[in-house]
Amino acid sequence: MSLINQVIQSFPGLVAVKKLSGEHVVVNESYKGFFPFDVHGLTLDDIINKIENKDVIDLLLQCKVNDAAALAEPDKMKTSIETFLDTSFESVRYIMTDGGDEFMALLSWDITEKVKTADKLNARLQHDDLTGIANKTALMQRTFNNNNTVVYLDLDNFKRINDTFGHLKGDEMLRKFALHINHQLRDKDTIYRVGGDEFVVVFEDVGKVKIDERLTQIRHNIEQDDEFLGISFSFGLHAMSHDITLSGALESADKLLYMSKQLRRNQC
Ligand SMILES: Nc1nc2c(ncn2[C@@H]2O[C@H](COP(=O)(O)OP(=O)(O)OP(=O)(O)O)[C@@H](O)[C@H]2O)c(=O)[nH]1
Repeated sequence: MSLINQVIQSFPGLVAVKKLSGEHVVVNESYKGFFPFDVHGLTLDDIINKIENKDVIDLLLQCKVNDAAALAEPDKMKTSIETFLDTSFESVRYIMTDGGDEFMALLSWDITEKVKTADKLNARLQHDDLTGIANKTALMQRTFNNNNTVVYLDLDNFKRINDTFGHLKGDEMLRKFALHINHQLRDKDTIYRVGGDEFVVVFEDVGKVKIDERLTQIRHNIEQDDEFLGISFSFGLHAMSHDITLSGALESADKLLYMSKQLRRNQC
């Protein structure tokens, strides 16, 4: 076996060289392993037409898109990610010339572990350790539509709990507050902890009257919970619309929350 062939065969991933018209001219054993027939001389379209395995077809369709992107910028080495079932491949494609002919070389290697680690890290970055719910990073990264309503909730006089009963008791109350809120949410609503004693709920497809009912129920449950030591919460609400950003909606909800807090203070 020639030296170059040994390099291709011992590459810990997939290697394929195709003519620019798409016919495969060189493939290594790992690449061959995807197909029950010899792919030499065949294009991706030929293979898609011959093959029955839907997962392989899905992989080849991703390859077609990424081949086209590489061909659109022949001067650059293009990097992309393709998935096959639970496996993720990082691929590079570049255009080579040999004897006046042009070819596309594809090198792919398995990055499943790297992707899993990145996913775990990302999940941790979006998670509040104390309460186990999503945090502000998750809120800022999610998408919104006009059927969403954001509600800002904040415990009243929470500092007093910390000062009187200690930080651990305060922590316990924050966890219980998150639970009380969560119990009143449907699967499609989401709760986030966005600060010390501040929480945001994003409601889906539900009007203000129903949201008020949920919040009243949360308040009632907290009042019945002896561990809450008479502490309650204030809230402000803003329905999303196409002309407002999340920050704008949160700011508006926060203003209403502040006004409600002042009102509750004046009533005491
Ligand atoms: N136990 C505990 N306390 C926290 C945590 N994060 C922030 N805090 C405390 O939360 C308190 C928030 O205080 P404030 O912002 O003054 O809120 P408040 O006392 O509820 O006052 P109002 O919001 O005006 O009703 C501070 O005492 C913070 O130290 C946490 O993770 N655990």
